[in-house]
Amino acid sequence: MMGIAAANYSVLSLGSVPSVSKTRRSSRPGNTTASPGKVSRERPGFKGQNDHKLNLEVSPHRAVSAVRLMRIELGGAFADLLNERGKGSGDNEMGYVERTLGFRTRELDDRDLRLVTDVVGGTIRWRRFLDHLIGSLCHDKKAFQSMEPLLLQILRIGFYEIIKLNMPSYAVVDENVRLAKFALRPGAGNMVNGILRKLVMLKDTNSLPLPKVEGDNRAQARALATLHSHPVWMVRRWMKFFGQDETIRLMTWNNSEPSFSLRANAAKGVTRTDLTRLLDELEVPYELSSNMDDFVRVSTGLQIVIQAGLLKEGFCAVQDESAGLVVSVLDPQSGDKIADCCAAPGGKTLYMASQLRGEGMISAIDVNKGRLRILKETARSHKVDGVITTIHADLRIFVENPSVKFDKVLLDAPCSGLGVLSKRADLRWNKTLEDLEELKTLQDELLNAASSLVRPGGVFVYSTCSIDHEENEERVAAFLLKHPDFSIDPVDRYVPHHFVTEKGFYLSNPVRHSLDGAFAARLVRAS
Ligand SMILES: C[S@@+](CC[C@H](N)C(=O)[O-])C[C@H]1O[C@@H](n2cnc3c(N)ncnc32)[C@H](O)[C@@H]1O
Repeated sequence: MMGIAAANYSVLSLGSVPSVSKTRRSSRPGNTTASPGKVSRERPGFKGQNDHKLNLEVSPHRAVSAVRLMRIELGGAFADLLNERGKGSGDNEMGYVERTLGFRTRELDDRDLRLVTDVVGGTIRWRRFLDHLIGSLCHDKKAFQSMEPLLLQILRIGFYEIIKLNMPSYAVVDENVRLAKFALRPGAGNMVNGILRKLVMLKDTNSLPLPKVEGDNRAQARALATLHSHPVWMVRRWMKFFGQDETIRLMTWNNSEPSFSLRANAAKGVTRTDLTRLLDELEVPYELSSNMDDFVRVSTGLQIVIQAGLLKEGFCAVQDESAGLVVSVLDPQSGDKIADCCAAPGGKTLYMASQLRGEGMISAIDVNKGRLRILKETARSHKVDGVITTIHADLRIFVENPSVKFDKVLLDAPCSGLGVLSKRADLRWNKTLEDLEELKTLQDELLNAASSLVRPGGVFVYSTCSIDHEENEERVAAFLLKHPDFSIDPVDRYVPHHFVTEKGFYLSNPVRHSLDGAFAARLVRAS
């Protein structure tokens, strides 16, 4: 196939850990790809008669990014649109491109793939900011509001590449104009040309139309929300609770490139030293975690780790340290009987299971069957399936007939995810203040249900990946009011002191700890 020169070579020899083989894509595609403009064509930009849908003039990363952005933004509506255009070619990314744009581009190489990740993630994160600029540069508001979706995505990509990626302007203008011309029509190309050129001129003269942070709280929040590309309600909420400076730092963190942590899987006999040896062989740079002995941080090269099969083989897991620290708060010990009440897809279940060292058991309960299936499969590859039983149930119904009580119960509750916005680029746009209110009710119900599984003298941990005190401290306070047989067990014996709050809870704060946000309260039930 064009574009991928696959070379199999084995890497990694490592004591008790089996070696894995890695299929790596060459950094550039095989030279079978003709360069744009050099092929004989029936129509401008399209190759040969037999291959008339292959367009070599449009850059692959932009075509794929535009289509991915359409899929993300339009969701179900986009799937319907594709179905209308026929089946059969949507089985891979280029199939989607063909069905959406009417042509294929050459296959993506590694560099294109990295660009797609950057451009799609960045364009989603910066959507509000980009739309403000696009709207300001359109000749009237209506033109922006009624803009067709694909044209809008192409403009967002162009704006993001020029303003945030600082790519050479002339190339960005040229390439996005071509994409608009081929995917839509010549007039769309002309429009993209006009708006992008205007943007370049304003950027070069340092006169971008940016809002000023002034006026009352509401006006300042609106301006900051545009400048840092977040929903206004979030900014207002954070300004109220954290103040303006911390809110800006938090938004800056949310807009930065996320790094990832890997956890060495002790259940397979993999130590952190083994893991770093594997990463050295793969030439993936890493940093040792100072918070947890079995974690390393990786800012680039996750794709290489995936392609080498380290995750599939269960040598390690992608897990943020902030999530690992929640498990430290529960402190699983060999022989423990544990209930993991909202377990799927199982990040914390697997880590807890690896600490049981084959003795004890975990009941992993979740209402989502598909996610539970993932948990089950991963448990097998991580060699911890012997201590995990999955239970598909709504926790609130499951506890109506409790047959057993547990030594330790973890409730990793569904939450707003406001602590993980750097990793989940689209999450900020999918949440509303109303969602938060609904979640609080669900969290109270689940707290109530999960607590009934704790044996007298047992441990109950409530956790979220949110930094919102209403989902965290306030839920715990409301629970304790109704359950006087539970009390707070301060977490200072379980996590480094800089994560411990005044009340004895665990809180990881992106601004302070450069990790995802997470919260956990450790409660004990009276004997
Ligand atoms: C934050 S996620 C859990 C993440 C998981 N603990 C991990 O570390 O991978 C919350 C989970 O709660 C589950 N959930 C939501 N409502 C539930 C309910 N009523 N009963 C059981 N599980 C529920 C969701 O399906 C989701 O998988």
